[in-house]
Amino acid sequence: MAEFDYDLIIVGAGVGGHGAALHAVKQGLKTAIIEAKDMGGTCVNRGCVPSKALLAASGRVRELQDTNHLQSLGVNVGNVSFDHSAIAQHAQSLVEKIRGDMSNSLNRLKVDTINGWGKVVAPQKVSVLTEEGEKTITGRDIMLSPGSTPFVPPGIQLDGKTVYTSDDALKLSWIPDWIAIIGSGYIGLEFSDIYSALGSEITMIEALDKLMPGFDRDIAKIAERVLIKPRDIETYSGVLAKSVKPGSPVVIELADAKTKEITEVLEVDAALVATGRVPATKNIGLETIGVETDRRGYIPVNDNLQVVSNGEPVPNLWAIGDATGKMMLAHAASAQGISAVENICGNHHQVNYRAIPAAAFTHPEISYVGLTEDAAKELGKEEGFPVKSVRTYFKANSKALAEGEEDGVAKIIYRQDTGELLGAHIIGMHASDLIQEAANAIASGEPVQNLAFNVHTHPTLSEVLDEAFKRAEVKS
Ligand SMILES: Cc1cc2nc3c(=O)[nH]c(=O)nc-3n(C[C@H](O)[C@H](O)[C@H](O)COP(=O)(O)OP(=O)(O)OC[C@H]3O[C@@H](n4cnc5c(N)ncnc54)[C@H](O)[C@@H]3O)c2cc1C
Ligand SMILES: NC(=O)c1ccc[n+]([C@@H]2O[C@H](COP(=O)([O-])OP(=O)(O)OC[C@H]3O[C@@H](n4cnc5c(N)ncnc54)[C@H](O)[C@@H]3O)[C@@H](O)[C@H]2O)c1
Repeated sequence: MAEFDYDLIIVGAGVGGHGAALHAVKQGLKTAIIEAKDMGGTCVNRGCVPSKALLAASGRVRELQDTNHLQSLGVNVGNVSFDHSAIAQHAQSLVEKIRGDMSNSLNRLKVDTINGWGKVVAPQKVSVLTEEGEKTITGRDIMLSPGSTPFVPPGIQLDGKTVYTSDDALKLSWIPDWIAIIGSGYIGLEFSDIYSALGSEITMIEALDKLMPGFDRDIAKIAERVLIKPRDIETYSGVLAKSVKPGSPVVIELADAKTKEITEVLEVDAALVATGRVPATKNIGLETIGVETDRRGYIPVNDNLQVVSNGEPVPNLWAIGDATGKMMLAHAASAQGISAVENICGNHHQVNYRAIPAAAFTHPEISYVGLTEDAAKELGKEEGFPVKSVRTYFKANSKALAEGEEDGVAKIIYRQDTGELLGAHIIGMHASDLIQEAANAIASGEPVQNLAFNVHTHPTLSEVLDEAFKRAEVKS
């Protein structure tokens, strides 16, 4: 009889857990995955997938209503109308399709999917609370991928109808005339794109001094010029939403982020709380095996994704995805899952986070990989190497001009002595696809002077990065 029920038990079937399960089967591991709610987790049910469906539909509305732009291409359109519930249905159908595909892929590969709440009860042992009762299973290795949930700052009350997080916003139950969006990160930006295209007036409130604080400074400035200023969006930075009360109207007390003094009271129709996410690491049994989460609740892991307790890896226990707090992105979660499985199988592997790209799917899109220019310069100072950057513009690109989409910039940041690419940042049409070339170059370590010899199809937007590689000046 086998010593364990499974080679690998995965707790949480988000994109991270799912990716790990597929890779585990490929490596010949007998695998079970436990999911308490919906196959596919946040990304598929309450994140990437439905938000991109809403962005696709609202983006079309924006494009078709931009009569000046269309006329410049010689196209006239009549009145454009939309049905917000049909747009919501498009998103929901996509969620169901992808969720079904994910379940089928696991069934096909004979991964046991167990519906219920999983909890580590002892080393190599997990209990699952299912509708039929509790059962305990054993696994040689256990991987935790419980993901994250929206963070709601104290003072903000949700009712799910007038004050809500992305979980409810994605249902698109109504289009408020005036909505406050609290937070100017990814979710705030993507929803300001959706709501402004569908006709809402927006007030965006950001606690830090600058809008879009997570992005490269240059790119954030251009994003403000392109995505915020020309639209019906009023912005506050350095301002906290100190209290938010649901109802009609929604009442928001704004405070100076430094002094915490109330500066203004807003009355709006709705508020979207987009103030970050917190790890879902409570009640998963970490305490029973002596593992403490960090101050913010993340599961501590080492570079091999082994869970760490008192500075030492806990044998046969792994953690991946949003719950580790490395990079809250779907593809980062699945890359970690694959990497952890490699380590479980004894093939040493580490994720190169600097080569993981990210994108905000606004119109136009923003994307990046690697370091911001400020971070690269800081690193250069510490380690003693020169850092340079080059900008190239969509308005000098034939394809962008043909599309009438000349608003855009690409910036690459590189070591001037070796040509190593340290970061790339793009705002412009299809930026989310264009960034992959830079991500691959960082992953493979190909320096800019070599990238400059790669031939790009003409006329394509990919020539924006090609131009940047060609203009880089490496002096060894
Ligand atoms: C609105 C929005 C848009 C986003 N858009 C993008 C995007 O475009 N691109 C991108 O890369 N990322 C995007 N993200 C981020 C992305 O969704 C997450 O990074 C990703 O889902 C993380 O995957 P995960 O597997 O770590 O966790 P999750 O997807 O959160 O999955 C964890 C799963 O574990 C389950 N679970 C938790 N505890 C237990 C337990 N004890 N027992 C059983 N099951 C349990 C949960 O029910 C959940 O299904 C977006 C997020 C949001 C909110
Ligand atoms: N396209 C994508 O890849 C995508 C899309 C959506 C979400 N996500 C992921 O989901 C995570 C959560 O997204 P998010 O936008 O909620 O978080 P975020 O961390 O990107 O942005 C949150 C913003 O809210 C601000 N803030 C916090 N408290 C505030 C307050 N009381 N008043 C005003 N501002 C306040 C913060 O300063 C920050 O700028 C992100 O880490 C991201 O990785 C990714």
